This record gives sequence, structure tokens and C-alpha cells, in this order.
Amino acid sequence: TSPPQQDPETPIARFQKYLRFNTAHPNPNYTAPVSFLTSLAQSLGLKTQTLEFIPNKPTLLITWQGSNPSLPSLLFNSHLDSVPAEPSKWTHPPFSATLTPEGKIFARGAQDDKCIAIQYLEAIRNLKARNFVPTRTLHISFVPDEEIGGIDGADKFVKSKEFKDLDVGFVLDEGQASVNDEFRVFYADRSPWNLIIKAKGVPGHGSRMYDNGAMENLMDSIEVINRFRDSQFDIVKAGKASNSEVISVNPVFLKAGIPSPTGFVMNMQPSEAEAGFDLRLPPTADPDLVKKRIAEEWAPAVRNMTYEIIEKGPLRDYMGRPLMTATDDSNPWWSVFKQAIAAAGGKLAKPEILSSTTDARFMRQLGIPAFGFSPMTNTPILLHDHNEFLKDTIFLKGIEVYEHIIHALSSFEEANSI
Ligand SMILES: CSCC[C@H](NC=O)C(=O)O
Ligand SMILES: [Zn+2]
Ligand SMILES: [Zn+2]
Repeated sequence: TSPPQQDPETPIARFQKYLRFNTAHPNPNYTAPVSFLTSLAQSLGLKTQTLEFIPNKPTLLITWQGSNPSLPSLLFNSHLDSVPAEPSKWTHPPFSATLTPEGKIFARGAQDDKCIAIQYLEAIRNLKARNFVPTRTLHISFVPDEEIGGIDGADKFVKSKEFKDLDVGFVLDEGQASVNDEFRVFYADRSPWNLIIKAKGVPGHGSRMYDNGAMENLMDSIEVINRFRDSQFDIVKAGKASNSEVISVNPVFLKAGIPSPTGFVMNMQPSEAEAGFDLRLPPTADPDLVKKRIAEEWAPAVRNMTYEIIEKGPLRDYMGRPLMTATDDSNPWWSVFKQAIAAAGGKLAKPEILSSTTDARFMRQLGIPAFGFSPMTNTPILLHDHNEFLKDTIFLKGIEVYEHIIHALSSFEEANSI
């Protein structure tokens, strides 16, 4: 049976329309989705601004003016872009937003993170229809390039005068699906470092046995790094910490060998070899200790090793504090958020550190409290995976949850004292 025809004027149809814009790297189409979101917001009577800190990398800012604009505002963020998808490995084309008879919407971005973008706007639509007026101003931002580090996106945005003028007091950004009936909330991310180690060594005939060759140096380093990786993973396997509370170091590329028309020269030992790793540090990690370990154990000069660390995000805020948002009574936003989830009939899991990384780190770096949250319960975690999907009923429930969250946070006045 063919999937049900979509009424063009439903939240699901609007979600599908947004999903059908191909915003996958390396060539995300930002113009079309920004214009779609702009007209959607304007149809709701919301103010829209398109900021371009880098040419062709727009940040769309939508504003729902509160009755007391002097209070610090709320910012709900989402990113326009998505990671690529391999169509041949999907059951439905990744940008078709196919709605199957059982109600699954298949698309790249269905979970990460186009759902929250439309849910924010649909929640505002419903609140406006009930004549709700926020006390605090609510801004919704749609930023580019989150998936490639946010340097031309959220990082530029939070450093802009436009952002400063928003006087943001609290941020919500993307979270991650929950496989059970509890909503997950994240009070920190792990910080991404890219590590590239390079080995130099004596080249030689493929048959020779000798020390200090480049491949030997690289493989010795990989062995040491792997032992560390296993030690961290063992802590998780033993249930002593979650995978986002340890330091992960995963190999992402190996590069060595002398190319030949048929592949590689098989009787020469190369003089150079390198490997790349995706490192993720929880906010509690000591960056100096990690750098010491890299210099002394993972890529020691004594073994002709060099290395490069590309820190793709801070570990400390402007006051030198770990990038974490409090989830106790010291943070008044926390109790308001919790109450909103309860009012929506939801259950909240224990707050977590997100194992990956979001743009929220740029707002936390300014000392702004920020939670990662995506209202997806009873949903397999498929971000960046094949056949990413979101069930229509879960998507629609998420709109209701955001109605409660917006109602609660935008009506909350005591927090202006913090
Ligand atoms: C280098 S920051 C890239 C951000 C990306 N975010 C989600 O997947 C991640 O790799 O976690
Ligand atoms: Zn994301
Ligand atoms: Zn992602």
C-alpha cells in the first residue's frame, strides 16, 4: 500500500518538507531551507533575521518577543546541516522523508537534528493559537556547519554583536534519542580533539629486519594508544563510568606506503607513516595531562614521532570552569525545565554528558547555562547511521513537550537575578 498522502498543512508535512532539503556535507544547501524556515516563521508572525558571518553560511534567527524584553532571553538552537548519507545503504532515499505505513519518517536529519527545528516552531504555533504570550523573549537559531565543528556557524554567532544584544540567559540545544520511555537531558558535551601522529624512520628493502623504521615507530605508537583506549573502555564495560565520562581515542585513518600503479610497492619499507584519531575529552578531563601523555607516550620524539592536536572545542569557560551546566538547585532553570517535562507527562533520565559534541559548547563557554535535549523516547539511536528515522507519533509528542517547556521557561521570572 502506498504511504498516506500528506496534507501540505500539517506538522508532519512541514517536517518532511524541511527534511527534503539536502543539507549534507560537503555541499550543504543552506539557502532553500533558510527561506523555507523564514516563510514558516513569518506565517506565525515571528521576526526573522538572516545573519551571514561567513558568505553563504547563513544563521537564521527567529524571535518571539516577550512581554518583558528586559529579562534575559531564551535561545533554542538547532543546526541546518547534516552529515552525508550513502543512499545505496538506505531502504528509502535519505532525503525523501518517506513516511511509511507504520508511521516512520526516514531521512538524514530526522533525529539529528531537523526534528527539533520544526518542533520548536510548531510548539510556538500551538501556543500562539492558545493566545499565550511569553514573558521572556524566545529566540530560535538555525546555524550552519555544526557537523564540521561550528567554527563558521555557532562559534561566529556567539561571538557576534547580534548575539550579545540578545542577552541570552538560557539555551536549549540538541540532545539524543532515548531507547526507553525516559527523556534524556545533557548538561555537557565531550570536547573533540583531532590527533594526527606522524612517524619518520629508516626506509629499506622489504626483506630487511631493522629497528626504528617508520612503520615500526607508528605501530608501536598505535599499540600504546590502543592500550589506553582499552583501559578507558574497560572502565565503561565494568560499569564504573558511562562512555561519555571517559576519554575516548578512536583511530579514524592510517596513511603509509609508496603508491604504485597496482596499489602499493610491496618490497620497500616507507620512511613515513601517519595515523589520525578522534579524541573526546569529558569536561572533567585534565587537558594538560592528556597532552603530556601524547608527547611522552603516544608520539615521543625519542621514537622519531611528531604529532598535531587540533582542539575543536574548549574544555573550560571564560572563567576557567569546566564546561558543564549545573543540574541542581544552584541552577533555577533546572527545576523549571524538570517541572515542564513532568507537566508534559514525561519522565527525565539522570542528566548526562553527551558522548559527542554540539554547538552548546560555545554558549557554555560564555557561562550561559545550556542543556542538550531532543524529545525522542522509545527511539533507536540512529544519528549519523543508515536509515535514520523518527516515528510520527514521537515527533508530534515532542511538539507538546516543547509547548510545556516554552510555556514554563518563558514565564519564569526569578532567574533574572542570576
Ligand atoms: C568537531 S565538532 C563536530 C560535531 C559533531 N556533532 C555531532 O555529531 C561531532 O563530531 O560530535
Ligand atoms: Zn546534531
Ligand atoms: Zn550530528
